[in-house]
Amino acid sequence: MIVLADHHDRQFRYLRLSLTDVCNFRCGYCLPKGQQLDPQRPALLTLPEIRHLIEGFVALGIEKVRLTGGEPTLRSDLVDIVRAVAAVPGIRRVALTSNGWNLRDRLADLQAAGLTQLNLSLDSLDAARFQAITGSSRFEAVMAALEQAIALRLPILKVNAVLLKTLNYPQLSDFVEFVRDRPISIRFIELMQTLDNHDYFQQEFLSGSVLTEQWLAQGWQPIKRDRTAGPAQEYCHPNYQGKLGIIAPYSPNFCQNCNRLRVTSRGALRLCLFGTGEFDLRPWLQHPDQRSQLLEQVQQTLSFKTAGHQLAEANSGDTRNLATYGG
Ligand SMILES: Nc1nc2c(ncn2[C@@H]2O[C@H](COP(=O)(O)OP(=O)(O)OP(=O)(O)O)[C@@H](O)[C@H]2O)c(=O)[nH]1
Ligand SMILES: C[S@@+](CC[C@H](N)C(=O)[O-])C[C@H]1O[C@@H](n2cnc3c(N)ncnc32)[C@H](O)[C@@H]1O
Ligand code: SF4
Ligand code: SF4
Repeated sequence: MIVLADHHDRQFRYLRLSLTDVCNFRCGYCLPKGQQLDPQRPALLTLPEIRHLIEGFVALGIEKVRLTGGEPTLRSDLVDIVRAVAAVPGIRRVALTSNGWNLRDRLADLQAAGLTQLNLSLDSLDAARFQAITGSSRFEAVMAALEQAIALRLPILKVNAVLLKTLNYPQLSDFVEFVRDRPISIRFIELMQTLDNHDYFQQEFLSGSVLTEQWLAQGWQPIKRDRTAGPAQEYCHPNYQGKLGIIAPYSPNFCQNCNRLRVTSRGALRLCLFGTGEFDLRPWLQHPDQRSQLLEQVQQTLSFKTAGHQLAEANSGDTRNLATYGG
């Protein structure tokens, strides 16, 4: 059995596949300048192309696929995509990251199609603040999706909130209270600098260590992580059903356990979220007979994966925003 590995002793069993780079929200940290999509851009990957892609990556040892974007729920064929990905022998987990705007009524179908985990982005528990951060008035719909996901008992359910110094940190206790009786994990992501969000970053960045110091003082305990764990350090507390977590890309060694590769919505392999360049795989996604060429291309390209990002040096690579590469 092949396992994809790089020169930095890291293994890759997790693929993040962007289904679209288009989004209907305008989160200030992500798309502060709106979307500037190239009118000449290639079409989105089709369902057959996605199937060939996943079959190829499974042959390289990938077991988990996260569907993301842009906003993946904008794809009208989302349920079919989940079903197709889940049906590939060797795929153990199919996850979705979404802003939740139109998710509530589709969740049961997604679960029936094979969705095993959902990460919902929710930057505030207050409707007005939510709108100020995301540019969307769909707070109630997102909350309804979250409550529906809890009711459906999706095997893994997490909430992502970007940590913002003035826009949500002052209301941190709202989130902590939220997990008292709900069995979900709320993860705070350190705001990352992109080419588009310079001013927002200067104003809103706050180190995750501010939160963890408070949590430790309040009796939250770090949960032991294994080497294959995702980027979040989670904390639990005997008086709370849910968990809290931090995703801290600015902390040392964050990239040491990188376990993920990305493919864009137009079929390009992106080795690092904050890297440069991408490698077009689409020519090898047209027919199952091209499998060996696809595998060879991915393995060769992987040798270019760098040890990590250079965000601490304010170098975001060529990443304009995370909507383009799927976060
Ligand atoms: N710098 C960096 N940030 C990442 C990476 N992966 C995830 N993040 C950040 O963490 C956020 C949350 O990621 P999710 O889409 O919830 O996925 P995840 O944390 O890998 O989820 P799990 O599958 O639950 O481990 C992303 O949107 C990014 O902001 C990564 O490889 N590098
Ligand atoms: C790019 S979005 C794509 C999926 C979907 N639109 C959503 O928001 O969940 C994935 C995640 O990236 C996070 N994100 C976007 N830009 C970010 C930034 N500059 N720093 C940290 N996280 C960011 C969002 O909060 C979201 O949780
Ligand atoms: S974070 Fe997600 S929801 Fe917000 S603008 Fe970016 S892609 Fe859209
Ligand atoms: S920044 Fe790049 S190397 Fe670091 S964890 Fe993310 S994708 Fe991996």
